[in-house]
Amino acid sequence: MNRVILFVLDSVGIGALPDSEKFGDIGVNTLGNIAKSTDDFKIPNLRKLGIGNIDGVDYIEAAPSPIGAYGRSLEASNGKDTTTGHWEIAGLYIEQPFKTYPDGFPKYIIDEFEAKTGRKVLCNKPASGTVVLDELGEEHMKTGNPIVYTSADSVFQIAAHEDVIPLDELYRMCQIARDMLMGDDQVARVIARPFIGEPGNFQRTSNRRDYSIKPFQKTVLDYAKEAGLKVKAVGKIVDIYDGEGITDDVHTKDNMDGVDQTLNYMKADFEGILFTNLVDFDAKFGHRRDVAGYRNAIEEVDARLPELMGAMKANDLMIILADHGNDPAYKGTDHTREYIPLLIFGEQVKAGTNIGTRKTFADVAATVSDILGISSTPYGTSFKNEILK
Ligand SMILES: O=P(O)(O)O[C@H]1O[C@H](CO)[C@@H](O)[C@H]1O
Ligand SMILES: [Mn+2]
Ligand SMILES: [Mn+2]
Repeated sequence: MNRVILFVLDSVGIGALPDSEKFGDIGVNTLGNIAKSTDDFKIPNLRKLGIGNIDGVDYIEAAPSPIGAYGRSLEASNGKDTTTGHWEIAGLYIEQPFKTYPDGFPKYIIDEFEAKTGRKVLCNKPASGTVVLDELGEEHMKTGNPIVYTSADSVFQIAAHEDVIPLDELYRMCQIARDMLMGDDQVARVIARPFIGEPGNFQRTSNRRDYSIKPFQKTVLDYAKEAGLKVKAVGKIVDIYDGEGITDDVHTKDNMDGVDQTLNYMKADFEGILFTNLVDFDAKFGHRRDVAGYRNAIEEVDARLPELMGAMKANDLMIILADHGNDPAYKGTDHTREYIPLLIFGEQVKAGTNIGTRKTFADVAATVSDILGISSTPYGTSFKNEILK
């Protein structure tokens, strides 16, 4: 096999981890609560692959003979954010959680940011990115002051209207914050959150950009690139690794564009890794606690799986997975600590293999290394021999 496609459905968790209570999450289940919200959940393709056959997924009818291999994984790292999830998928273990700012950023950070950007800051507290626009968007438009907010994640987010602070200036401000927020004041990500529209009708745009810290160790992506293979990234993947180990990348407008760009990269003949993140599940529906919207988004992507499966070449292996949960039926607006699904598909895959419950997402990286014949990180156990014919 010479090409692995990692297809991340951002935040599509499948049930609470044994330690979810420590993360404030009791009885959470992103996919489960969506499935239970309707008696007509249309995910025929995920079902055929075996999503209902995964251990613990008793809320979706199992397929009599699934066409994929399937399993689930615990998150070993101490966190439930996107960076932690993706870095673990790529073979790392994050013991020390990234620093969060539940009371907003200390005054000396805000002072320095204001001095360096020449603009005063609005907000400076944890907030939902859409609610904060309703609260402060108008004032931002009047004053030109950016809205700086955080969340339960390690993030410094800057929201600004595209007509008030032009995109290139917003991106420059993010870079200023990125350079400041290292070391003791580290955040995992600085995020540009541009929006358009009028008071009462603001919309965030796809010009969002994530400025991540670099992975602190080599990932499977670095090993693939060093071996001369391609590592093509779709959506915010390139940002999550700060470009490390990526050879080509494309940002996306939305989930459907993410599928299109994945198909586009699949057409080319290359060896290595194709790594996609579909973020709408999380950003548009999970954090918004929109069960019906989340359900539609899953059905929409499910309907496009036959195209992706049809575009696969003989030497391709696809793994559909997630990076954490974001149960739209749970209280609050934060991610939820959950198992992720692993659905594995390809001509060379032994259909119907149950790979059980993996102890770390890094098993994915170990498997990718094994399949591509490249170095692996110190974490994870390959399941290659279990899934290939
Ligand atoms: O509420 P919005 O702006 O969507 O922010 C959410 O998105 C951030 C990054 O994924 C999370 O930390 C959460 O705060
Ligand atoms: Mn995520
Ligand atoms: Mn999120």
